[in-house]
Amino acid sequence: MASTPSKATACRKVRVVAKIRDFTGSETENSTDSPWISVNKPSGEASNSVTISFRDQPGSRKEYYDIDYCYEQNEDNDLIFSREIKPLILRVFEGCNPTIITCGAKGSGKTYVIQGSDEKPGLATLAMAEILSMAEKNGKSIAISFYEVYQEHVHDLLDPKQPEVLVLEDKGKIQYKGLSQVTIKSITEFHKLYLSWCDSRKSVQKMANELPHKSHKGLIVHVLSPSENGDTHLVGKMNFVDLAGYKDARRKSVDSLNLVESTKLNKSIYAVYNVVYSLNVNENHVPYRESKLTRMLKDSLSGMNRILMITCLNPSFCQDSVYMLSLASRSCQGINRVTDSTKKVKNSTRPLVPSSQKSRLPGSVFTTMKKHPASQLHFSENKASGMAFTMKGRKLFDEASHQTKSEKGKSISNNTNVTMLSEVATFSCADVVVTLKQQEEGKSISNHTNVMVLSEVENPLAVTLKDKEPTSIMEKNILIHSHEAFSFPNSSAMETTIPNKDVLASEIALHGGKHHDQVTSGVNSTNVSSFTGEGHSINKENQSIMVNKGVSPPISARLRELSNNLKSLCSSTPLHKKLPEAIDVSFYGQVSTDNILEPKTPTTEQSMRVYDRLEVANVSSPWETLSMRSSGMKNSLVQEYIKFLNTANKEDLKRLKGIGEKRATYILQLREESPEPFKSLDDLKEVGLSAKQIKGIMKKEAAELFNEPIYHKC
Ligand SMILES: Nc1ncnc2c1ncn2[C@@H]1O[C@H](COP(=O)(O)OP(=O)(O)OP(=O)(O)O)[C@@H](O)[C@H]1O
Repeated sequence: MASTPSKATACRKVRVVAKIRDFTGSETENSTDSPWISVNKPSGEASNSVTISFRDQPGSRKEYYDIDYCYEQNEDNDLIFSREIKPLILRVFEGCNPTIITCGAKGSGKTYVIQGSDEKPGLATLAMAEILSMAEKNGKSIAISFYEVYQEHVHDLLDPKQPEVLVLEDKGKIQYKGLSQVTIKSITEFHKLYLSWCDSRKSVQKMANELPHKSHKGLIVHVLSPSENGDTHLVGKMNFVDLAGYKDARRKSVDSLNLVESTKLNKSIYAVYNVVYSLNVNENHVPYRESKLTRMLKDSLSGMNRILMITCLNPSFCQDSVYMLSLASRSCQGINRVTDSTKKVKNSTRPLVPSSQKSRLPGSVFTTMKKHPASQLHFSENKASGMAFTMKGRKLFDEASHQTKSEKGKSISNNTNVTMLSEVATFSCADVVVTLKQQEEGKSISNHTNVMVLSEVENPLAVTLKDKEPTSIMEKNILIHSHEAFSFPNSSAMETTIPNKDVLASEIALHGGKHHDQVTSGVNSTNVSSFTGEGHSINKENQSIMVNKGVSPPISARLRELSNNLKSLCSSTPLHKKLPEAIDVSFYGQVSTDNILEPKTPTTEQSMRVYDRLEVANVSSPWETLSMRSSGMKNSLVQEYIKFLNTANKEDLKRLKGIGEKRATYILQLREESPEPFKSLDDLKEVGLSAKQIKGIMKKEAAELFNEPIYHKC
């Protein structure tokens, strides 16, 4: 008998298994080679933990990963169903909401596992048949919903013409506003519906000339019980989630996805792993709010509900599969693993989580692990193996951990150490760590380096001049702003300051890959020093904003403050800086910018830089200047508003238009769950505000600005 979950794994919320896809018709196994993937099952099919390894690749080291079980090529969906899914179906009728998630690299067989093919039914079809038969016996009815999450927006796949589905939360209960449910009476009906959905989707895409896009797809099977009043109530539901295929965003896209799109997608995949990890280690805070999908599934992932995570693996070499398995293995480390510790310790080669993270998790867990941080894979990939990498922060599966420290320490020279910048551009993030290490070892990165890299400061981009120690985070930022400078080789007069890390990253990306060596130095040091001075005056003003942070001033006051700052910038910043004329996004594909390009809610200081960025743009007429400044103002207003929602107390929240007692209470509840629940205005939909209402509120807030005098600072 196979892999009955052990006591240890049974206590863990998420069971993590893998499935190695069979070869398809066009693929053939090279019989002379040993298989790419090897699975070590110490107790055969009854193993409670298996070790998966991949055949050595040139330039990389052999890696081993422990997970709960692995289904091999000859083990098909029927077997997975009977061992893994059937026991979960019983729970649905007892009121639980189990979730089955398939994840893996592109083309690893995720859809095949969930949906199956014409010849071989997938897990969803097999489960439907079982659920229907149980429902019939128990006098229950079944309804299904199909949805897709595309770029953080949920769409109803049974009725694609419907507007976006809203995910609302009411006292921990998740509600989907606008998601249809269709009653299913037989498996044939389910099949028909599914096939007609596939066809209609294809034809809609064809008609709209749409390229097929990558999204997460979900099926919810609702088990309903008739109520006395003739209505039905939900007994339990089973979720099937087919995650979009993971693809390292650094590799040049061969499909229709652009970098930003695939970055967003990967982020949402990491969000799932982060949740799984937190659940397995029993963390107090589970980051459901990191992505729409995890937010959507919150009531199915939390509580006593069980989750099955199936990592699908390509049978032949695929770096993304290795990475996916490494994440799966890491998310597998529940505290209950401690009971299996003796075996693990014996096999252990190095700890899963580097020592810097030990304080986060129960200490004993670390002595039991035998897994390898995914980052190491990337070191291998980037020919920088053998260097341990210290993860910081809460999230294991953040881009930061995958892509490492590129943003954590950048050496920026007053004399423009473009040598270093081009290194950043050439190397993947992991290699940047090597660069930093070189620096630690005393190697000079640039002849002109008069800058100290602070890799462990509060702000990842904080750098400072050697001879000048900044006194606050704010000041560090201003200094970066003031001193980051380099020029662009392909256009004349392309000197620019880099207003924020996004821009810096973009420029690095722009000159990344094969173009890196064209990046040359050349900065007008006069400009740099004059900017430094401005930085300090801006800083003083910003600090006053920071001081107010704790007491939650009304938004209008903070906006006035911001407006004054912007005004002072407008009047003092010269308009001679230029950005490259065109940013060719096709270059982006060469360099990892996953972590960098993802839009983030700027802080006040970032808002300043957003505005500052406008200053350096190539403006040709007063009208353009005005409209750019206006949009800068608009951006700042939005960011301030979001910041206000994330920090203000109840009374202040209620001073905002559109926010009454109920919404203010709800906002505070959301903030208890996550420190910064609002990342964009879109998130306001969570508190029941429509896009139109949000727009109206912002208009009113902006109008208020002009009803009050602007205070000038000396
Ligand atoms: N166990 C299997 N046996 C035979 N063929 C399989 C098996 N699993 C998957 N395939 C085939 O491999 C191909 C890729 O599978 P599938 O579409 O399920 O991958 P995917 O991971 O969902 O891909 P994507 O990331 O693009 O969504 C398909 O042609 C599918 O029919």
